[in-house]
Amino acid sequence: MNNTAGWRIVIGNDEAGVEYKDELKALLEADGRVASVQDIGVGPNDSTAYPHVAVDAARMVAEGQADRALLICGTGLGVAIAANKVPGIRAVTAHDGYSVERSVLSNNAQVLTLGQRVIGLELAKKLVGEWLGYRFDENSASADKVDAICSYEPEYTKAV
Ligand SMILES: O=C[C@H](O)[C@H](O)COP(=O)(O)O
Repeated sequence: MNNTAGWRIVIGNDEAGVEYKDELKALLEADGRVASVQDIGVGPNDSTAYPHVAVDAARMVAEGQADRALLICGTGLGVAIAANKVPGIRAVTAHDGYSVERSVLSNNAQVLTLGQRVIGLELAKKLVGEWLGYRFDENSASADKVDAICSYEPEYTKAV
């Protein structure tokens, strides 16, 4: 958590993730560990393709406007792939509790993605609740490995 007031979360979705986005947004807004929720997702009749929403959310995290992003599409896969195009972002699809835990504690992933067509709503809610409870330990043995991921980025990131 970057501030003591709670997580600043950006949430986004494509047409295939509207229902879960609405439910998970309400869950986040009711959680005392969350300071703010910014919804940049689309409504039910908006066919904006998932990469645009995912990259917008990832940019907000990379630029420090949000601590984390939660992205929902049909599978969770496309939004993760797109979000990972933004330098500095580590986005993962995780549909089980252990993976959600390790996405933070091992990988320091700032972006969690879920598939509305893959898991049930109650599991999605449970996973998001657990996700809020994890915080990466910069002094852990995993930190050097995350640094190793980051070390490859400049080689493939064109200066703008
Ligand atoms: O990963 C992509 C998502 O699942 C998206 O919601 C649906 O994409 P598609 O329409 O290309 O299957």
